[in-house]
Amino acid sequence: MIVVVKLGTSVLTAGAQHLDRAHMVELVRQCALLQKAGHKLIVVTSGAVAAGRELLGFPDLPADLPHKQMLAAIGQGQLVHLWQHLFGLYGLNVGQMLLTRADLEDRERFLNARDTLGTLLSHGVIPLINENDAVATNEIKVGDNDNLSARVAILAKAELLMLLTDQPGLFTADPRANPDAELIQEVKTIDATLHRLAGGSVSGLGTGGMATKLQAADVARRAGITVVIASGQGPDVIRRLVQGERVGTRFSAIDDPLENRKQWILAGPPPVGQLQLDAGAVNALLSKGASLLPKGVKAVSGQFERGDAVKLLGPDGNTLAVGLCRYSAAEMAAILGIHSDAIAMALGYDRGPVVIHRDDLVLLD
Ligand SMILES: Nc1ncnc2c1ncn2[C@@H]1O[C@H](COP(=O)(O)OP(=O)(O)O)[C@@H](O)[C@H]1O
Ligand SMILES: N[C@@H](CCC(=O)OP(=O)(O)O)C(=O)O
Repeated sequence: MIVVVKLGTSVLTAGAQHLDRAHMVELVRQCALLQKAGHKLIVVTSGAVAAGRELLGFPDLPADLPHKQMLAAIGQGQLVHLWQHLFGLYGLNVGQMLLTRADLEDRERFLNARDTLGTLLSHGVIPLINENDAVATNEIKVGDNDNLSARVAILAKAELLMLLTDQPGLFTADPRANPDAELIQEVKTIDATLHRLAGGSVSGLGTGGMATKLQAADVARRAGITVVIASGQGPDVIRRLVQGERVGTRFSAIDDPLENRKQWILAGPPPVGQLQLDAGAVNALLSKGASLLPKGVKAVSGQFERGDAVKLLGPDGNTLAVGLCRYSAAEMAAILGIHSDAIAMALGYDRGPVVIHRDDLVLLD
């Protein structure tokens, strides 16, 4: 089985300021056992910023992006060196891959990254993945390792994604603030109510809290990957999860996973525009599996170019789907509501009768 193990800063530091080396050895022991049993493990490791801060002796620094990038640049080498040493004790090699959103958005770079990951796995090397924080500006970063790990799981066609953190799973409210909160053992649908339960990170160490874990779970399970949020401190947690034990919060994979291209659309660039559809278009998309024609588009917003991802909204404002639009925002403004035969007349050229082809469209439930 291909398994992605995401280790949050909260796990690697155990709530303290510095990396918890003793616990890292324990995590490596579990990974090594599974690897020797024939599984393929990929480790998405946070902790670069924490390692950088530790090395500098915890200086008071502004929490702005350049200073975080500095800490990550200092800490990443330390972090990987430590992992390399610990996996080496078990005779295992590691291979570092630092990614940004830009590497996963571009189809060619996505395929290159997929090949490298596949080659590492086929040689029994443990890929160690983190965001390339040193170069990741707001425009090109995924922003958190929960979402990054979901994309990595898709890249590797993993069966299981473990989001290991400092809580036993997703609770009905943040257990730090609500002692009565209860653990949710199984999630079947990720809806607005669930998103409301999932708060941010309050420890000052992690990024995103449960909110980003839920986003990651949503993306991964649509691609047919089972996701579990569990405590990284739990005894033998990695081995127990691989062996199918019920630990933490489990999100079962959606039975009918999206095909590759659609997985990429969902995991790739965030939508930069919106198309508002009329009721007829919504019906054609949802019940007939049709492509979107300009006639069914009532309004357009946002700045997008040809090929960019856009959200499709129903008459009530709900987001129904995400798709890659074959016309830019300016072109859409000129052709919305018209018959496809009239596109050439309106624009002076024609990029085909459909605005979003059904192969480029992902319906959201
Ligand atoms: N509903 C919830 N259930 C569990 N934890 C929650 C919830 N809402 C917010 N949290 C917070 O999410 C934190 C874990 O996320 P985060 O700090 O980003 O850790 P990591 O470094 O593991 O990604 C927990 O410490 C907890 O305070
Ligand atoms: N890339 C950053 C971690 C970003 C992040 O998502 O952190 P976390 O929420 O602890 O998994 C680092 O290595 O410090």
